[in-house]
Amino acid sequence: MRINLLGENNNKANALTVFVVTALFCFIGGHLRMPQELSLFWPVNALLAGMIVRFPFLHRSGIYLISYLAMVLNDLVFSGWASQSFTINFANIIFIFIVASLLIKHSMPVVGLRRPGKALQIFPACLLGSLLSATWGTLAEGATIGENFLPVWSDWVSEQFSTGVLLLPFLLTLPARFSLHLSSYRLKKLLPAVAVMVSIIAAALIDGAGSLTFPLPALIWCAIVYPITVTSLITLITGVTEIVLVVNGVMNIQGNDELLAMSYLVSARLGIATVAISPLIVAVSMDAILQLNKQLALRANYDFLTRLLSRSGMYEQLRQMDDSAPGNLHSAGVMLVDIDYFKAINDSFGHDSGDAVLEEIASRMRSVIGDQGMLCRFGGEEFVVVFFNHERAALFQIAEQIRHAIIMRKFLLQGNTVGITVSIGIASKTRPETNRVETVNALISAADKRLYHSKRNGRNQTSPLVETESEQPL
Ligand SMILES: Nc1nc2c(ncn2[C@@H]2O[C@H](COP(=O)(O)OP(=O)(O)OP(=O)(O)O)[C@@H](O)[C@H]2O)c(=O)[nH]1
Repeated sequence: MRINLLGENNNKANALTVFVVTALFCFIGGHLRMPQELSLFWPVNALLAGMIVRFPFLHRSGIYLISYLAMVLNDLVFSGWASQSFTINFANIIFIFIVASLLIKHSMPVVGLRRPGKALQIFPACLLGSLLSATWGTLAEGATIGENFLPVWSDWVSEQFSTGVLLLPFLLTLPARFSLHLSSYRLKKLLPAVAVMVSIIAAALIDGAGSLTFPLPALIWCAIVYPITVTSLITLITGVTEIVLVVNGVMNIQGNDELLAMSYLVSARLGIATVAISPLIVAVSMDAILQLNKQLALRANYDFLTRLLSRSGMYEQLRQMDDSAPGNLHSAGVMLVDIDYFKAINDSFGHDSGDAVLEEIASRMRSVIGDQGMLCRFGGEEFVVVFFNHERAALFQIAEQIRHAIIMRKFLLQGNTVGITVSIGIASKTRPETNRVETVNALISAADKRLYHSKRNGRNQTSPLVETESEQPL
């Protein structure tokens, strides 16, 4: 049996769940309270804000009212606060409302934040939420400006802000169905998490002003290696651990530690070093990602074997030319070059030899064509050369130069000297009316017919579009 704790049209279940969650976490938060001070952690605000962002149908005044009543009730029963609980708890609602409104407004997906860019919006949302909530909370506590306002206010801000920033990324990136495949986490993959633990231990031993930042590089390492949810969880645990260690005096940020007495400067220097190395790690990772992007783009637009333009790369360039200089065409020509009996080369000398032939033919074609035309490996053993504003006779001449460049020097395949030939079909059109992409498409079909003509007539020859059919292809 499946019980739905929350549902878009299930107002009773929603109200009950929000009430129980608020009361439970207020109770927990209350028991983390330090004497005379605010809570060590006050998770309920971030928790409710996270729930509302993930289930935006909870973003309703009724739900905020129920949450507020649960907070007040908890304080009346457990804290012994009377009228103050009505005013102070309004500060919590301010935080929840502001954070939820801002994050929902930025249209985060209901199933969680998958993109880190979205996760970064948590920071300003929590900052604004904690500033406004702290202002109300401090006044509600009876602090007066000019006297004790600033210390109380800064306590509120830091408590709300740190809990929000630590908890929300985890809550909002948690997948709807959570299944962690432990087997896929090999030992090597645990290293970043181990590094975080070691850095926390080092921070607790060394102490001093810099110690809080020690886990930073290890946390960035986690961010590079682990999914965003796991990183958020490790960050949450690290933050909570550090606060607990500081509160209990295990991590002494003033630096006067008896266990391992070190100069405060040592800690500060180490802290500065960890801060300094962190942006560098991010920069190196970003650089690697950019390089990878470039390689992927190149891979799509260029043929890996011959390093010529691929079919998609050719169309991409044609599109760019159409965009930058539309309609500016005097004439267009296409040459289709196909290696003769290439299957026999593969069969006789192996696929590697076939690849070597493709590379060599591409290189010879490149040296004949230079920058006169756009050379592309169209697929298999077929090449396309596109020319703009070339005379028909010039195209035939270039085709014949290509054919001769291939016959002239024989190929050495596995110790055998092999003569290889190509067949060529040409089509051209003066003053085409359509754009380059459409013009080239039509010319390729026409050139293909001429190529078939070359093959049928015995191969190793060039067949241009004859004058009488010259206007047919477009
Ligand atoms: N080595 C190698 N072979 C390829 C590559 N791409 C396609 N081929 C092979 O090229 C051959 C093309 O064969 P066919 O289309 O029958 O053409 P052909 O043998 O050249 O015959 P004709 O074109 O009629 O002269 C096939 O055997 C493909 O496997 C490649 O990248 N490397």
